[in-house]
Amino acid sequence: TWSTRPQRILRAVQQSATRGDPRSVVRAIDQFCRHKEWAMNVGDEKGCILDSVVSELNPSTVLELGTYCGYSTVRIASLLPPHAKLITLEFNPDFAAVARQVIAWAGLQGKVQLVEGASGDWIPKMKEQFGVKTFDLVFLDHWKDRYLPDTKLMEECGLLRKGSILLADNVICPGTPDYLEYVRNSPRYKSQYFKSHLEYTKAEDGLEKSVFLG
Ligand SMILES: Cc1ccc(Cc2cc(O)c(O)c(C(=O)NC/C=C/[C@H]3O[C@@H](n4cnc5c(N)ncnc54)[C@H](O)[C@@H]3O)c2)cc1
Ligand SMILES: [Mg+2]
Repeated sequence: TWSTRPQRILRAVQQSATRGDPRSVVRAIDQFCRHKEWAMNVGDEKGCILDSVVSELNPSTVLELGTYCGYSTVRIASLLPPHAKLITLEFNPDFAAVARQVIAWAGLQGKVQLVEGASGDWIPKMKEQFGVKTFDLVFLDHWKDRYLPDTKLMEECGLLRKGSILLADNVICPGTPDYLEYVRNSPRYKSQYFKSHLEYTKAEDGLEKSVFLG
């Protein structure tokens, strides 16, 4: 009770994972969340779908919305080619502090730029602040009612190019109905649902992969 759940997740990583070994960090968090305390990481089942999308795309620039403890940050960054960059946005300073240490334990701090702040504030500043032209992949896993406004904001800011991929967690549980309706009906996206389960449970959930058509 003295610590927060993210701090207990970090302790599990430091006690069970090998420094510099991203897969052991991922395994340590999954073990802890499956057997000790549930937490809202994308998890091992949906994580495999995430891994396959990243590996197939081989992206140079990735944006993650909602770092939390850095679980999906580590999964994605561990699969990136040498000069690729992952920018991850987190507005809760306590979560950001834990995520930095998890990412460092995995030895991936050189590939990851964790930016503390709100997506709505930072998306318009991506080009000028980080020299980003467009993102090859965006992983959406933050507040579910922000998926649609942030997607429209990324379009408006010219951060998506023909072929950019949006991969969204939790499109069933908790659910993102307005976002799903948009990407599935807009002529500017080709969307595909990957059925899975809510992390560490038997409830249905899934990832929606949407290609921006320009
Ligand atoms: C009913 C019900 C409840 C919960 C679940 C289970 C369940 C399962 C899941 O996989 C989930 O992803 C979630 C979920 O709620 N995720 C929200 C995740 C937020 C993180 O992102 C951060 N953040 C939120 N908005 C922003 C923002 N604009 N800019 C920057 N960071 C932001 C926060 O600081 C958190 O670090 C919930 C299932 C069903
Ligand atoms: Mg999620």
